[in-house]
Amino acid sequence: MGSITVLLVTQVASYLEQQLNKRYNLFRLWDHPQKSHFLTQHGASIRAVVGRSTGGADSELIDALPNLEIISSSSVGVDKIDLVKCKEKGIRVTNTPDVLTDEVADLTIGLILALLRRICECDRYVRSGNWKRGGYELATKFSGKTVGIIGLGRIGTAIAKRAEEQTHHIINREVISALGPKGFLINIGRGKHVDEPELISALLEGRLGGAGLDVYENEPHVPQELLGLQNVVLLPHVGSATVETRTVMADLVLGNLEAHFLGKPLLTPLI
Ligand SMILES: O=CC(=O)O
Repeated sequence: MGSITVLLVTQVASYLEQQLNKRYNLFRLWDHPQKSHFLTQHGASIRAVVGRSTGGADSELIDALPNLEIISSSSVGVDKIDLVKCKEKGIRVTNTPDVLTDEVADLTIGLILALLRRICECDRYVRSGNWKRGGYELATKFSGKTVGIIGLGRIGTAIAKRAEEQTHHIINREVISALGPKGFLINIGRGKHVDEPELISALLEGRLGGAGLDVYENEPHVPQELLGLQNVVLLPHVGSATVETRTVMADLVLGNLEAHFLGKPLLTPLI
């Protein structure tokens, strides 16, 4: 497969990059600051794109790759890929569903506990030496609390495909007000699901109890106002980021590419 040219559009786990490099003629987009010059020179040779949650293929990139056959994303989310255009052009798209479910669910529970039991605050309290002045303030019990989950399961995905963008700012002022000063918001999906300015005002004004966030509207930018708040726990989009899970995801990306180029059925096709 060394004669097949693959374009890596964003940094991925080093295992995945090494394996791609071994098997294919690999270009890394970020090695070419003059993107349009690079695409004019090499665009026609590229038959596959590999990306993840930080980068995919928009309409402009797809147009610059006239012989593109497949986009294989090392992520469950494919919001950085123009799926409509892929469908029109007959470009196959794969992602890495299921294999990261446990990892993301584990971290969600971690985020809930960190937020409600104030684990990060307690850690800062001990490190700062303040414990000597007295015990820390009381936290909130998690067991027995009602948890509302808004997400894209199999049915939700089917609905979302039929009604694009229905999830944009689904967590708005109304939902935040319904959670109230004793409620907590956890976002482990995509930043754009939450109206971030509304979330910030609610936190600043005490209209929401707290927030645990792994994703933001404009990553890697995290609004300054959030950084100063004690009642938020902030993670850098690491839902599936363990060595074990990222390796399984990488193998799925590689498996999809191999199946495609051998003319076999894709392992996890989206389109
Ligand atoms: O954000 C991570 C993913 O979509 O897998």
